[in-house]
Amino acid sequence: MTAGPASSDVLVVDGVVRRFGKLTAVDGVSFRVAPGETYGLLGPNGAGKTTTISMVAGLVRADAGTVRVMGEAVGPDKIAVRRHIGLVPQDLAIYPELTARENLTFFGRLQGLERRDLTRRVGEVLELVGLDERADGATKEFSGGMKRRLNIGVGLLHRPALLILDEPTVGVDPQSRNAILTSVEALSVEGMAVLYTTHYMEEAERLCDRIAIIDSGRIQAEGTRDELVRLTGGIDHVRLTGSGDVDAAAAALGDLRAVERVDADGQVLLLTVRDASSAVASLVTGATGAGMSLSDVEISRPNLESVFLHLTGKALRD
Ligand SMILES: Nc1ncnc2c1ncn2[C@@H]1O[C@H](COP(=O)(O)OP(=O)(O)OP(=O)(O)O)[C@@H](O)[C@H]1O
Repeated sequence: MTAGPASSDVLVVDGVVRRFGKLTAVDGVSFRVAPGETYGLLGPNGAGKTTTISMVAGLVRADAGTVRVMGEAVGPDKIAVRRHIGLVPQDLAIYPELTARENLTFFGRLQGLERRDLTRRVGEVLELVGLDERADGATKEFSGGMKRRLNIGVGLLHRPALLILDEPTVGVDPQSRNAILTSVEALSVEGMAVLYTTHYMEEAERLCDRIAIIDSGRIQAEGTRDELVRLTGGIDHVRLTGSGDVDAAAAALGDLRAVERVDADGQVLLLTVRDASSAVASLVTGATGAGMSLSDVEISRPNLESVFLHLTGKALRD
């Protein structure tokens, strides 16, 4: 392994900038991805995700900053380092007339894999992306999700240390999406570092060990899902439904330390609460003690959508 002495990270991105005319599409982005880690870039359309990964893959030159994969510098003129990188673009690059196995074999030959190794590797990749049972079916008959999984397979053939996936589930149905996500989950088990871009918070939450929230070309925050959610200040929402003296309950709950705000809506109380899981018992006691009888208690926790809103003042999706 040729990684620099200071880092066992597969990918080190340090201060990359990319301008298009007057627009700074990527404005000083830095992050690292370790072996076996799935790292997400979560942001809305136009945030700078594709431009960032194009620099990481060495397709686009950075105006400033550096990218290193396995300790080697990446850039449009650095061809050798590409053996460590697999890029799965949004667009499909497969031949519909060929079977899945034939497609993989064709691309494997292009990538220079030896014939004996290639047969074995094609089998492994088909299994990894869950297409082994359909390996010999023509890909023109495949569903959108199966085609996407085959596209991922092409990126995996040469056993890259880093696999980059650019919004691989855009435009596929929910069932296909689930199959794609399951395939991606299998990759980190193999010790591969995965860089995953998405504007779907559910995908980032499910797949990514760490997530960077990106907007306007900058990383606004980075961390595990739980670390990011804590940025919203540990504020949860609790909905109490019931009957009886709802107004008295509202007044009593408003006096509790954990409760930041109470809104009454008919027989329903909507509470803004610090750390609801610790406070819920005192909320129930407080409401019933004031004469409200409860039929339902519902806690909603902040998610990455709330974090994005908190950080940028905008919704993640239009
Ligand atoms: N080749 C280009 N020339 C000019 N502007 C560009 C170019 N590529 C991207 N941009 C602009 O840079 C900004 C970031 O685009 P980028 O494609 O990186 O965002 P993204 O987060 O990947 O969003 P999307 O999912 O829509 O691709 C956008 O404002 C986009 O219009």
